[in-house]
Amino acid sequence: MKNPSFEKLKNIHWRAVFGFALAIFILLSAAFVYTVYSQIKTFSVAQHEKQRAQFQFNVKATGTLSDSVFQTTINVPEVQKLLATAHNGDENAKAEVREALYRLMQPLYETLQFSNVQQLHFHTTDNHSFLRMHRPNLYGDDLSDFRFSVKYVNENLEPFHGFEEGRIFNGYRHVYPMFYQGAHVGSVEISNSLISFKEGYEQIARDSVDFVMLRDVVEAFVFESEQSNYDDYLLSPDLVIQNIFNRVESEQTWLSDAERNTVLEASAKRSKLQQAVAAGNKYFDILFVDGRLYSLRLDPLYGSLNTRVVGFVVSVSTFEYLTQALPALLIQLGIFFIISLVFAFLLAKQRVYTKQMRRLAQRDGLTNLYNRRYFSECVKRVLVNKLSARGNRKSAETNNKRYCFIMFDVDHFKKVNDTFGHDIGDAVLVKLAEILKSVLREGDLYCRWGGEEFMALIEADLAMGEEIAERLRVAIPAGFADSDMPAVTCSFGVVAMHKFDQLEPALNLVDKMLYKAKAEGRNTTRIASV
Ligand SMILES: Nc1nc2c(ncn2[C@@H]2O[C@H](COP(=O)(O)OP(=O)(O)OP(=O)(O)O)[C@@H](O)[C@H]2O)c(=O)[nH]1
Repeated sequence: MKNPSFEKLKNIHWRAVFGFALAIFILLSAAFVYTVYSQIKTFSVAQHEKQRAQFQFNVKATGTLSDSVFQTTINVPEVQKLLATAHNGDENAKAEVREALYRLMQPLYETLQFSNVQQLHFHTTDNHSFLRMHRPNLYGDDLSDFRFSVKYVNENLEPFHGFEEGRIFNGYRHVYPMFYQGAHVGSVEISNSLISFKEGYEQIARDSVDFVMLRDVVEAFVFESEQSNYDDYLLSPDLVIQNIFNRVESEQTWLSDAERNTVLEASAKRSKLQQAVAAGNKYFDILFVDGRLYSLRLDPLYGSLNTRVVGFVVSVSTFEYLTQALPALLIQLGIFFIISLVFAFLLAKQRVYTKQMRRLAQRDGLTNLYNRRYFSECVKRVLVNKLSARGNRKSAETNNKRYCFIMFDVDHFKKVNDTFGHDIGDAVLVKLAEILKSVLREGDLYCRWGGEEFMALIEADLAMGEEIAERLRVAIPAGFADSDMPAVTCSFGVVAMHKFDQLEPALNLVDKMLYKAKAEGRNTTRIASV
């Protein structure tokens, strides 16, 4: 005996189940990954915003420090007087003042360097470099065309704080006007090195941070002799970085240089990033490199009194917590897969069950022919369609198509059962169904009407209906000839329908015709029309 539940499993299309499970899994996973990604992105963007705000605070704090250095040690009568002498004197006087000022400022500059002040730079009132403490031999050049902060201070006679490109370095600058006895005699810049900002930023943000410049800005404004201070930057051919950054060992430990470089190289391949660099736009991205997640952010650096982008602050962060959470996420995906599989399996089982139920409702269990109920439904549907197609004219003669019912019944079937047993009787009915199938056409409707009775609806006029019934009548005993079963004959009734709304009368009449065939000797056909 076959195990029925195993039989049911055999009916399941396993490839379809796996395909469907995979589709559900992909859908669920995509939604899940998208949710995780959105959360990471939101979190990361917020984190970066916070870091940038803290960094801006840092920049402001160094401005305050520069203010106090300026007020306490530079904007003093001795320096003011020296600048006034240079302002009013000839080249010789200027040279003498420059030397004296250099000597005077030297101890202060050395001390300031410990506080990461890189530039202490005096300018004349007409925006020429007067003394660079970091390059004392480089002076006299006109700064008007690119050091807009110096020009601004000398024109407006008020301090300036902000980022600006320069002829040697770039950085956050603090420029102050200088006066002697109320007269404007020049200006001075106290600027912190970008290294201090890098270190500060990295401490605050636990990021790796680079201050990078646009190559064309550096090529246009930095002294030829100072251009070697800049190296290519991995992220984009349009960017360069002061090589001083490479010489200073970074203090941060959470992201190695090699790792950061890998992230930069991976990001460099993204055309969106290159577009952002070219357009001077903000950029944010999340990358999965070598099994770890990173975020990369570019913030434009505005120079020249905030009029244009001259570079970017590039920060790279890792997501440690996500790397740690990865196994849990993978387990979750695994659970999704199992759920998808179970769901697809249950659905497939349900489909098989529904199919079986439909089959049971429509077919006869022994012969697998349609049962009487389903046959009647189909007949009604066919006739209703014909009726509506004909505009309710109810006439079967309006086109040449007519329908015939053929009903037949096994002669003396009781005897077969009584003589050979019920199982053989069953086998005879199955064989009859086979013969019926082989004689009738695909489009014909037929069923086991009940017991040993069969019914067919065929598209034919009465003559054709009779011919088909006769064909069947002859085919039946012939079909049994080469089987072990007892040969049987059948009696036939045939009724042609002239009107499609005459279903009940037609069925009654075909039953009568069959009875007539039985009464008039069996193994014969009797015909009529309604
Ligand atoms: N084996 C089997 N017999 C069935 C089935 N359905 C009905 N029968 C039998 O078919 C026989 C029908 O007998 P009757 O209605 O007397 O008709 P008959 O013996 O064929 O005689 P006529 O129709 O007058 O030629 C009965 O014995 C039923 O039990 C079935 O599914 N399997």
